[in-house]
Amino acid sequence: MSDDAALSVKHLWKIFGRGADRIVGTPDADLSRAELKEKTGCVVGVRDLSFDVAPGEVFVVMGLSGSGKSTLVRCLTRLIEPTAGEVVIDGRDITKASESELRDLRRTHASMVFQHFGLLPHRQVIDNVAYGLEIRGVGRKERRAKAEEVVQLVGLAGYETSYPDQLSGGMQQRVGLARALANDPSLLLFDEPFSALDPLIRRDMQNEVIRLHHELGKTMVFITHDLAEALKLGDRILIMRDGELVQIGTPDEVVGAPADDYVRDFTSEVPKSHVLTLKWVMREPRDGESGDGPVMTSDTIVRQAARAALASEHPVRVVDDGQLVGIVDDDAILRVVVAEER
Ligand SMILES: Nc1ncnc2c1ncn2[C@@H]1O[C@H](COP(=O)(O)OP(=O)(O)OP(=O)(O)O)[C@@H](O)[C@H]1O
Repeated sequence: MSDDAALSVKHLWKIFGRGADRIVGTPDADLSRAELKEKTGCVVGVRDLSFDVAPGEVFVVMGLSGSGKSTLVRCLTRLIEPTAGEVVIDGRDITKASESELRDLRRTHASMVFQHFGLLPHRQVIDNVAYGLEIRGVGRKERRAKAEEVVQLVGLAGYETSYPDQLSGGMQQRVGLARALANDPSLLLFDEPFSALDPLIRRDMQNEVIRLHHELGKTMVFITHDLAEALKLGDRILIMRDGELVQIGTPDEVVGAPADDYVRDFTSEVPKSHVLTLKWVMREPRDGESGDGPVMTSDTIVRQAARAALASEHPVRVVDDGQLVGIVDDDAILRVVVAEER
């Protein structure tokens, strides 16, 4: 467990129901979700989850409906009270924070973007964006200036005086994003923010998140049930099932080495050449092998490598830090690319 994590979650549990706080630490905690429900009437939302998120990382939590994603993200700022475990944000243990410290945390350190935007209908865009600053007591001039800045940042310039119901769903979600950014939080939490949007708008918003991340470098925890979204946005992905962690890995790890059939099922439809890197298709170099092939690093995406690899008469030489670490033959590239067309 590293000390410089932006977010550190340790043995986090959430069990719903009467007597839930008497279960962790007893043999009942080892029961499956269904068995525990049967025996005690309690439902496991999150089971003994531990992970760290590095500063500036985009960390995606994904799983099917009911896997515990929303419960997890709400436990992070104690919108839902965890049953056991620790959540440390910027070095502060949230589970020990007082009510007023929690309010401060939610306003200034960890802002949340929800699926349902929760905008104030009688306030203009600019005032919705500035609302968080207003309740923090920031002066009018200063909060206006900050709100103007983030409205620009999310591409809403010109709509400052519009009311929420005059905006499309995608634009309303931009207001939600601007509202979260106005607080200048170190951590942004997204709870399925784009699930209700049309596919094209959804893609725009995903690109917006990527752009904002490049510009601002903020740590993000992003909840989704959509693997394509997870692969597109995540530096790492945590996959949940029945409240439990099934796998944590980079997109290429999750697709290249799924932890079990559940993950394999999820990833079976993914266009692998878009995600897998040469690391997953290279083989050991052989003695006396030709040194004439194109040189690429092991983190090159297969699809990006394909054209140059196939055009060359010699296999690709995979070189990291000046060291030859592997060889990629045309066959290996084709196996990945052709598998997608079946
Ligand atoms: N207040 C509650 N009381 C009892 N059980 C709950 C409560 N909230 C959630 N649960 C249960 O906890 C489990 C996890 O729910 P959660 O909403 O976190 O899943 P999810 O992955 O976010 O699903 P979805 O995408 O459908 O929101 C589910 O079995 C759910 O029924």
